[in-house]
Amino acid sequence: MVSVPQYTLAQPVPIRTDMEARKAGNGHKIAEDRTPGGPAAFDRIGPRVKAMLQVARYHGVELDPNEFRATAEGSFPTASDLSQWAQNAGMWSRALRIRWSHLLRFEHAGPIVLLFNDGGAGLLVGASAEHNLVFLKSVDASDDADALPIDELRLAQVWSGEAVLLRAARSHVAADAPFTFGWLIDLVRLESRPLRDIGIASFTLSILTVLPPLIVMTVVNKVLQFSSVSTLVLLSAVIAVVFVYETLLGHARRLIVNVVGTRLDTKLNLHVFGRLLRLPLDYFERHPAGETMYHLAQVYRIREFLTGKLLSTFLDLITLCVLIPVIFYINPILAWMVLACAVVIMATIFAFLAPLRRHYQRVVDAETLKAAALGETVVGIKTVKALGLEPQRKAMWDERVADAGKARLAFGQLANWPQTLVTPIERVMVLGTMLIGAYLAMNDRSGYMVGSLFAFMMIAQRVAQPLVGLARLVEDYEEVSAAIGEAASVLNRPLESSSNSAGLRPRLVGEIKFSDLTFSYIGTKTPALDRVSFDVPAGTMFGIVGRSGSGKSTIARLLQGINRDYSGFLKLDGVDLKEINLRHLRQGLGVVLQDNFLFRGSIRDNIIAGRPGLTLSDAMRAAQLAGAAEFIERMPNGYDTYIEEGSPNLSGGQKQRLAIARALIHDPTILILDEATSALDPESEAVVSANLMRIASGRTMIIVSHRLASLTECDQILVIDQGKVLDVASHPVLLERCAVYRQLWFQQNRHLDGRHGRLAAVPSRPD
Ligand SMILES: Nc1ncnc2c1ncn2[C@@H]1O[C@H](COP(=O)(O)OP(=O)(O)OP(=O)(O)O)[C@@H](O)[C@H]1O
Repeated sequence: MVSVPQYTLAQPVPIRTDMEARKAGNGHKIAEDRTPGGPAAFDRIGPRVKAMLQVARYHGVELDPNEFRATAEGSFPTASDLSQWAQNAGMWSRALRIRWSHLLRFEHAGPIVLLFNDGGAGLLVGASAEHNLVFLKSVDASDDADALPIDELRLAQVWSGEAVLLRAARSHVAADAPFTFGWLIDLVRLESRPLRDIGIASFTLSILTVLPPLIVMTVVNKVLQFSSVSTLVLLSAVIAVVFVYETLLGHARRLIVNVVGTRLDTKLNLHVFGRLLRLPLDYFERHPAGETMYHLAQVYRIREFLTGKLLSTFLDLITLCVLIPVIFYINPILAWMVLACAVVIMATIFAFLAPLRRHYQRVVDAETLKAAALGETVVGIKTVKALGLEPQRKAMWDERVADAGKARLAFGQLANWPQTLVTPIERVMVLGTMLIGAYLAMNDRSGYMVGSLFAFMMIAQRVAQPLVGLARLVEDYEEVSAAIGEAASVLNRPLESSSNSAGLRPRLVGEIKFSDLTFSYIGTKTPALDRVSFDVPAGTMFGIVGRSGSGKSTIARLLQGINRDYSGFLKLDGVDLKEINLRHLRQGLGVVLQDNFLFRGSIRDNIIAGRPGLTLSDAMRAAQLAGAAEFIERMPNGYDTYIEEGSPNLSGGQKQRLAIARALIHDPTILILDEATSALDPESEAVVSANLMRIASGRTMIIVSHRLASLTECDQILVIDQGKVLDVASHPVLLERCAVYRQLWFQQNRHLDGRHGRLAAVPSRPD
């Protein structure tokens, strides 16, 4: 990609930026080149995003244009938006303003993105300080095209210094690595610079901590014994300075700890949500939402441990490193006593670790069941109310709460024991040393022992705390490792694809081929699809029909790449579906299910669904096609009408038409309607069916339905039973030769005349 011409005396050439090129007509070519059904947003966002994609690819990272979010809609992406996008994808990136002299230093560096004043962009792929030239490539240039030599004057006409640097992150915590304590420590280690600052501040604070006791010792031993006022004044001045330093350093340390805590929190949140979105649908089908949410909530306890207990113990250890030598210096006998008490405290806590772990696991299990019951009740509240199941749900909840309460009580009672046993030892550590110190002072002839005892007592307090804290840390770690286990039970599931960037991104046309495909769901013995083979030519309408449980939806699932562990082949335009990048595949697909979830927000937002580069006019076009425009326009606020989560303010038919508009807005190459019209009232079905031909034009349509009347216009209809293909042909042919199809047809259309006429809702196909 970085092919700088070898001729060093290259003549600078004028620059025509991408935007100018577009205006001059190249833009048409790009628009025509757009992969049908592919990421429409790619071209709409323009050259700046393209430039970023190319530089990222140079560094081996595939950025996803759909994850790009510009701050201001309609304006050009800014350098900081672009840089943020790359950072979110785990790359190192900086948005900067660069001077020409600085550009000349990028002689051998990788390509960088220059943002032109007109919204375009170019790639700087080399520089020659000797000839005062830089080498630029257009974002639309082919990989083997030579870069153009440009001088300062020409560049200044189109560029005012904005650039984005990016490269693969050096110490990037792998997004795919398992979620373990080691992974968390790696995450903390990424904050090495602020941690180092905190360490230095803590070390200095520890030294400052030692000073007041030593000063007290000097006051008692020297000032009081010899009435030295000058020493007292000097010591007062030292104490004042120490206090100021202590206050300032303490303030700075708390600030940095806060920053590190917030950064870790942010990174954890991003990671957890990113992983959650990449879990396969299978996982969500097998685990109640409440359970998943409870497990993930544990991440916040882990964060608190990392930035609270762990960090403060780490800081205390620094303090200990300073204080322990000092107490040994002041009095070794008393120092040994302190250490001996600390060892006994640790041994006591360690003795309880194993039983505590067992009890805590019971708490976790009981809480998980409780959370699952709560989640299930909230999600299924309509059914609970409709069937009057409140008493049963309440009884179940009571039981779960009681179980969780019992487990917590047992854990709390056991956890009380180490606390009870440790408290007297802690007291011995402080008061016992004082008594023994007093005894030693009485027998001391030098007269210095009193001052030393004061100093020792002051420091011993500070030593005892971190030593006990260190032992408690182990106890807390047990709880946190259980929390890590819970979060890991969700986050460490096999992800949908090993990486977002993996896989091919072929141009999708819409030809589908199943060959000898067999697939069984995990935990089932009989295959859901058994040696299924059929072809769907691009741009045709393909119906799938069969009894309940025959495998219709499974075919739709496999097409979406939800399950990939089948045998045989499933090919899209001749490319094995397993090899296709999942996100690319799904961008080429539109799917409408029987029950579609609409998010909280305006109708327009729901149709656009956050896809970048799409506007109200795109939403209107999709709504028109889906037959939704007419009812949206009748609503009080039109496209700005607000829908609540789950869309209670819309009828089933309206919801469904919105879902079709949402699936159509990015102009998918393949549209899958999986029982999309089955639950509609005849009027709504008629509206959708009336638009079906328009919707189908230029794309492959897969219509799964148990209502044969909605499939009669399909080019081919697949009849499936118990996972096996019975026949594939058009409606009239199937009526003639497929007994199961004929039987289904007559069952459903007894009211029609003997000529099996078409239902009014289904329009005739234009010849
Ligand atoms: N997630 C799943 N886990 C296990 N088995 C499943 C799962 N989904 C479907 N099955 C089983 O696979 C078989 C085919 O199911 P599929 O949903 O494809 O049938 P269908 O023809 O779409 O049925 P319906 O018309 O009732 O929706 C059924 O026996 C079903 O029990």
